[in-house]
Amino acid sequence: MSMLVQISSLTKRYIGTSALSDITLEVPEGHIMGLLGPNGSGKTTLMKILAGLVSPTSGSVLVDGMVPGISTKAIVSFLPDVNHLDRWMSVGEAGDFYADFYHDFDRKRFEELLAIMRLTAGQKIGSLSRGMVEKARLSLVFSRKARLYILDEPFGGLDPLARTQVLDALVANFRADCSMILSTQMVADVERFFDDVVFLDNGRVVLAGEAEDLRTKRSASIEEIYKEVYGHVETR
Ligand SMILES: Nc1ncnc2c1ncn2[C@@H]1O[C@H](COP(=O)(O)OP(=O)(O)OP(=O)(O)O)[C@@H](O)[C@H]1O
Repeated sequence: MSMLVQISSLTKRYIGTSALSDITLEVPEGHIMGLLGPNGSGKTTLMKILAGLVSPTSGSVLVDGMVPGISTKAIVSFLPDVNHLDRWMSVGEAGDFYADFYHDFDRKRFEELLAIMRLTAGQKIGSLSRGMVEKARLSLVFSRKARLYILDEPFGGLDPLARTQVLDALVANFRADCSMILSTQMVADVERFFDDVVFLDNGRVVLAGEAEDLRTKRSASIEEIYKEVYGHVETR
């Protein structure tokens, strides 16, 4: 199995905080990895390092054999945890912006996704509800024919039905030559999509493995394992 992401002994320190300590993990091509953990456990830091937005303090990180930087940004489609779209833009203009910026942006796919999300190109970002902005952001990110999709808490504002409809639509088009890393607190709704799961706590990997393996070995769902690992941390 070919590994799209290879992380070895990765550490990230900020002044006064160790955000990640000695992380080693791999993401195989074609897999969806759930990155789970309570607030402050290091999920966003790890995703930003993979997206080439934050530099590691030490250790090695490779995406498709390359150190994160300009060349990996061309193959990584990242959805940050906060809205990255300007309010004055229309949904269509946001698509134009992506098309200018990313060579792998597929306009036809964008139109299809907008239709699935029940959005139109003329709507202004500033006039959309929080859930609709989230759908616009997901449409943009998944209109890229990227090798690696990194989604940091992608379901803020989406109601439970929309969450599964949107994920079903995105996963239906998931290609065998790409991978996805997804962080979420909505473990119960999303766990059926995970091939692999990594549990982070305090910047360290406390449990990792194939989702099906973990379920079988522990006779529990990933949500139940989450509760065991972190003590009864509430999952929505
Ligand atoms: N720019 C920064 N400067 C200093 N410390 C930071 C910075 N970014 C993150 N941290 C610290 O690193 C640790 C990990 O933060 P991170 O945002 O990666 O966690 P997270 O798991 O994504 O949390 P959440 O679920 O709340 O989004 C925290 O202790 C946080 O305070």
